Amino acid sequence: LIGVTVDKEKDFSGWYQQILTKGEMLDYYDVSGCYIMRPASYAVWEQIQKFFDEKIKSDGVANAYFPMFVSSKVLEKEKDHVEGFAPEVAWVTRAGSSDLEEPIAIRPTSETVMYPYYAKWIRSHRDLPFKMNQWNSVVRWEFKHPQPFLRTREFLWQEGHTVHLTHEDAEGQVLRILDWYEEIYRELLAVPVVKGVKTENEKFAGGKFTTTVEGYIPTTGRGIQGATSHHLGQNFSKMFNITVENPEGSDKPKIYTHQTSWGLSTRVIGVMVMIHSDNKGLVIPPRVSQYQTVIIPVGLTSKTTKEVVDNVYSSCKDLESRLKASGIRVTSDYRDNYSPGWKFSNWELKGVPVRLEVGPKDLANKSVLAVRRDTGAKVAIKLDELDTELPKLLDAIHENLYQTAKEKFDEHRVLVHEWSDFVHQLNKKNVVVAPWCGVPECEDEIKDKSAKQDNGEDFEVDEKAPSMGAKSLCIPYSQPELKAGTKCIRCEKAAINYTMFGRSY
Ligand SMILES: O=C1CCCN[C@@H]1CCCn1cnc2ccccc2c1=O
Repeated sequence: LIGVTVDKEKDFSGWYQQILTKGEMLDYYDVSGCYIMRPASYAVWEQIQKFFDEKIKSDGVANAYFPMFVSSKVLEKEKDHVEGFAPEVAWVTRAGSSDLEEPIAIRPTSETVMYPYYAKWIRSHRDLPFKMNQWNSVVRWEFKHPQPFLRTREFLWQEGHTVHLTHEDAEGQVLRILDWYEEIYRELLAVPVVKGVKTENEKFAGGKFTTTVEGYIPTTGRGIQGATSHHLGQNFSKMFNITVENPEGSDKPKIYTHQTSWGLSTRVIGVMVMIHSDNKGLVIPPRVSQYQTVIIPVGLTSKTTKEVVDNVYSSCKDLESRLKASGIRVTSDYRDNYSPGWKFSNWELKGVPVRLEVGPKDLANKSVLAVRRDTGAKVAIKLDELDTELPKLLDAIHENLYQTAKEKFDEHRVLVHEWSDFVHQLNKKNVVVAPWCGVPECEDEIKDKSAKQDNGEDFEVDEKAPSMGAKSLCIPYSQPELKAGTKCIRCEKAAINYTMFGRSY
């Protein structure tokens, strides 16, 4: 095994692929666009599931499981917005050697699977609010260039679907979920995100409005959608007839319910890796890392007496069980066919937040040497203080990863008021916050006119790379003050808000 041979700044996608495979997070699979999630990445997903499942259960959401197959009749029920997605739908047309009577779709999302049963199960306003979630996988047969975790033909996610008596109750649900999405990014993945609302062009067409958490990848200067929480209004309840009798009396007209849906996927793992990892390999935030600490015996040579060797190994084993008992996810590397130096590189490649070097000298001082993966800093910690000092060190690593990423995002999110500056800032790997008129055609124009180099030339088209046109990422909830008379960045109409634009994934 050799280390990372590609530089993050020079060949970002090559670097990304290499640290994922060499860091044992993922392996490539023989079906294009599909990847194997190995334990190191699945452990990250499990931590996210644990956190988020506890939150939604505290909010009265019940988990359920619906079939992955959707009949074409049912899928097409939502004709208006499914048509835009139709090319991505995967279909089962045959079983064994016989063709199916009717092709059956594999769920790309579960609205059409779930909502006919919502209509059947929800009769009275006393059944509301009705809240369900699925932890499952969905299939979207995309033809754009696949990227591990970021764009895959099958991915794991959760999809929450709730039903409410009022618009306001549904809105509260949408925003509560959005806050928890931000918390997953900030508190677990150490990734800063901007919360906001999608523009009409970018929102989920089947809904009323879409809220989102938007991330930023410094290496490419691109924004990335982190997760979405939609207010569906009464669009789906009218389509699927999800109604309740009017609480004010049966003589009043029945009420079409107000709904929400929200999803966060394994894309979050790609975002985390792209932001924190470096040229030595993965850097995994401590709260989601499969192992938070790895114990490595050091200072043992062929001259070391058996007694000293045995003492080092037994001390390591005691340490390992003590740390496990205090809730630290710890592993150890006793392989006698690799040198400590080789092991240091190997565990750095895997991104384990803290390495503990244990040798005869350390033990003589009743201490171990802790080495941080984020900064490489070394600090001797007294053996009997490890239980309290190690959790503090792990939190310090989390904080450092978050603050470093936040400074970069803040530094590369620039306020722009002149169109001439807009493209220039994009070309400096920035996302741009600019006054905007809110007109969809203007947004299209911004996308077309921003795929330019500073000299006005188009970029050479690289079919593998995502587009160089700037999309609207969101209308941030935290808005700069919009002074009267402010003009739209592009079309000179009056601006109605500040919108964040950027090249994106
Ligand atoms: O985002 C979410 C959150 C989770 C529940 N679903 C919503 C909206 C999904 C939008 N969508 C996205 N891709 C699709 C692909 C094929 C067919 C339909 C769709 C589709 O409706």
